[in-house]
Amino acid sequence: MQKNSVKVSMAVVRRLPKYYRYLGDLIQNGVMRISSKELGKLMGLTASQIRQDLNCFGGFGQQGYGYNVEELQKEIGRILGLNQTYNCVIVGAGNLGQAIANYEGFRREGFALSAMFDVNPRLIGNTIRDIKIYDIQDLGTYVLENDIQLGIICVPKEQSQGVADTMMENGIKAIWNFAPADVQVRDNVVIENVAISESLYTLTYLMNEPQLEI
Ligand SMILES: NC(=O)c1ccc[n+]([C@@H]2O[C@H](COP(=O)([O-])OP(=O)(O)OC[C@H]3O[C@@H](n4cnc5c(N)ncnc54)[C@H](O)[C@@H]3O)[C@@H](O)[C@H]2O)c1
Repeated sequence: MQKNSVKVSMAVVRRLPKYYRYLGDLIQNGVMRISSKELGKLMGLTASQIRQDLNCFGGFGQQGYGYNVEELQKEIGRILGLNQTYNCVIVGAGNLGQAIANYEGFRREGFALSAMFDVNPRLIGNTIRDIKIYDIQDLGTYVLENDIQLGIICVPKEQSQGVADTMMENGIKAIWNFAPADVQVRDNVVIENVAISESLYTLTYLMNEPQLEI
């Protein structure tokens, strides 16, 4: 399937993981093909929204047939870059860093987490599953020597920019940042901030919104 030369909007990009997940569930349930209408109903989108989204990448469906679920999921996985592996490290081996390291799913999906880093001498030298925690001083050398592409930040917000700078100086091109801070990145580096608290506060807004009955 050929990619269009049109720049894809971030709104579409942000929906792609959801397509990927829903299609994965359909495959698990033995569904082999699906119409845009059916897929839209499942995902809470209109059929025309689905067609528009997928047309950004050349369109995948066939008139009167719908989408081949397996092919579409594979193709969306390729568009998302999930057909390759990524060498990753976590900086900050506290509660969150350890929880991420303990999640098997990322490794299965091609995120090869090989090391964690921390400043705390009580943590340095320990392992979380088979992943060793190193001294933060070794981060730069490790990133360079192990061709690390993706850095995961799980340190307090005050430390996050410094950690990101070391990552970028040593060639990391993608940062998954869990610290609640606006980390500045260089032009050729991409960052995704995960704002867990903001999501929670949105929930409390909805709980307290006067028009809503819960
Ligand atoms: N735990 C959660 O559910 C959660 C939710 C939302 C956001 N966050 C954010 O994620 C980050 C980590 O949270 P946590 O609960 O794991 O905290 P934590 O205190 O358990 O862990 C932070 C770890 O970072 C290490 N650290 C501090 N400075 C460092 C540095 N310069 N280099 C390397 N390591 C350093 C500490 O020694 C500690 O082990 C915080 O910014 C927090 O606000 C956490």
